[in-house]
Amino acid sequence: MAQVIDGKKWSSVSRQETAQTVELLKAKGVKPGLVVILLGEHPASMSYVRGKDKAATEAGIYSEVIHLPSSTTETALVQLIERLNHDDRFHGILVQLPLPEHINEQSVIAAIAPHKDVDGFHPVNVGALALGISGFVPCTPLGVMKLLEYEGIDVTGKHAVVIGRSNIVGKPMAQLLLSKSATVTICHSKTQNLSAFTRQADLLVAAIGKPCVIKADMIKPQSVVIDVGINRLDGKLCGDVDYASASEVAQFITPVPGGVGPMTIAMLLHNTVLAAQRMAGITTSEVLP
Ligand SMILES: NC(=O)C1=CN([C@@H]2O[C@H](COP(=O)(O)OP(=O)(O)OC[C@H]3O[C@@H](n4cnc5c(N)ncnc54)[C@H](OP(=O)(O)O)[C@@H]3O)[C@@H](O)[C@H]2O)C=CC1
Ligand SMILES: Nc1nc(=O)c2c([nH]1)NC[C@@H]1CN(c3ccc(C(=O)N[C@@H](CCC(=O)O)C(=O)O)cc3)C=[N+]21
Ligand SMILES: [Mg+2]
Repeated sequence: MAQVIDGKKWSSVSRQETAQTVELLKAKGVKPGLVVILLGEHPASMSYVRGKDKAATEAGIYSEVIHLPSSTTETALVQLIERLNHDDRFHGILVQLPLPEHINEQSVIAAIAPHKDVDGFHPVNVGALALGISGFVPCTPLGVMKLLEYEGIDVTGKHAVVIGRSNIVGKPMAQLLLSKSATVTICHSKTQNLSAFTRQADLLVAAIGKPCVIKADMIKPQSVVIDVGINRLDGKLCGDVDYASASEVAQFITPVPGGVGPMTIAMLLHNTVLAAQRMAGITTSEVLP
């Protein structure tokens, strides 16, 4: 039986660390602030945004949600972001994705000041990650790296197979694993003979968005399986991995829910506090006890 990586537990550890940093920043007169912009009434997005708002407040972060109609124009949204770029209450700005069809996501992301882009989606931060210089790293792949670190899993020299090449999960995930000296393979919907790759994976990261496509016979025995997928199947949440059978083969596995998802939120809070620290010109050593 695989060891279950408890994302809920580790996210609470991480959020407590963040809350401590918030206290130290407040003692220096800095109150970290996050603003989340949500367009429309998509139930899942509304639920994620509520979760982010609640977690930020619990960590002592000043949090606001700006909820706008889905008919909001791209121009109005960009103008709002430009105003928030100059609003000192907010160190982090997050625009909940996906955006309505009539809005160009890349134009909106590009409007966010890179030093407030706590999602790490702005081209400046994407470039920083590619170059291996300091910036903001996207929360979901950062959360996966944090889980591996907490569990003491070293990826050096290991074959990591990432399934998915999106800008928000797959691509940055592959870059982070490469930066930790894993040998990285990226698979996607056009990959031929997917299981030939997955069966070689010492670390498998599934970020596909299709329920239960990764079966036990696609997994290398004693490997680490990270399931990023969040799918709704007859009203229930499930990942991209067939958890019941996969957990018979793997050495470590993340559940859905309770795996990567909670870490994404913890990393958003981490990035927000990091943004506040950087804006105040406070170095980590001044903040950490
Ligand atoms: N836990 C968390 O915090 C988060 C979870 N998610 C979840 O992670 C999943 C992925 O999200 P995201 O990256 O945004 O999704 P995208 O839809 O943007 O990307 C999915 C990727 O999977 C690939 N793919 C699709 N079908 C297959 C297949 N049958 N075999 C191999 N590859 C395939 C696609 O290939 P191609 O490029 O060729 O189309 C694409 O690269 C979703 O379930 C999402 O809800 C997302 C963000 C955060
Ligand atoms: N600008 C932007 N940044 C994002 O980071 C972003 C986004 N847009 N759009 C949507 C995706 C998805 N995402 C999740 C965050 C937390 C959970 C999470 O906490 N999941 C819980 C379950 C939550 C539930 O019950 O629905 C879990 O897996 O245990 C899931 C998914 C962030 N995203
Ligand atoms: Mg769009």
